[in-house]
Amino acid sequence: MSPRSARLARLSRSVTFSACHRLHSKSLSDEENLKLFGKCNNPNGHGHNYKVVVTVRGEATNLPCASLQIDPVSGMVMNLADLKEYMQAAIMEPLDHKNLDKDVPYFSEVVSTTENVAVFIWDSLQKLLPQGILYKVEVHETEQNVVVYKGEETIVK
Ligand SMILES: Nc1nc2c(c(=O)[nH]1)N=C([C@H](O)[C@H](O)COP(=O)(O)OP(=O)(O)OP(=O)(O)O)CN2
Ligand SMILES: [Zn+2]
Repeated sequence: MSPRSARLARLSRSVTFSACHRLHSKSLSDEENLKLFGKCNNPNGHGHNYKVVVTVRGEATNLPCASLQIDPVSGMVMNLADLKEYMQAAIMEPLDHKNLDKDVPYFSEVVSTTENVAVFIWDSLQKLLPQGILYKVEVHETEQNVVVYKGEETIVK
């Protein structure tokens, strides 16, 4: 490695939480909900053991390539002990062993799809983490079904 370069890395940590939910949109009739969501619209709801993988990069700076660097003093992109605490507050406390639709105010108006769970977690982490270091949130609803969210937005006309 040349003396002027730095090693770049991203750091991930995962947690699992258990929650139940029902897919139901207030914008649709009961018939439309049943047609769209099928068994997942059953009023009794159903549960998942969600796995969430959060990826961060080092402190944001004006230099894009410096933003992922391993700190030469600590040897870390970020202390995993700190990331664990942020994930506890943003994921486990609001979501674990909850009925997403009834216990989490965010989902009283937003359908509790995995996409929206990923957005909820992204927004919750963004409020706690140092600015600019959150890179990716992955939510595994089942072993087969995974959503990846990187904070992208688009203008809706
Ligand atoms: N775009 C989305 N589609 C669906 C979501 C979602 O979050 N986003 N969620 C569901 C249901 O919540 C449901 O839990 C999916 O589970 P299931 O059908 O059991 O999942 P699998 O595909 O893994 O199960 P199979 O055994 O393969 O049927 C539905 N759609
Ligand atoms: Zn489900």
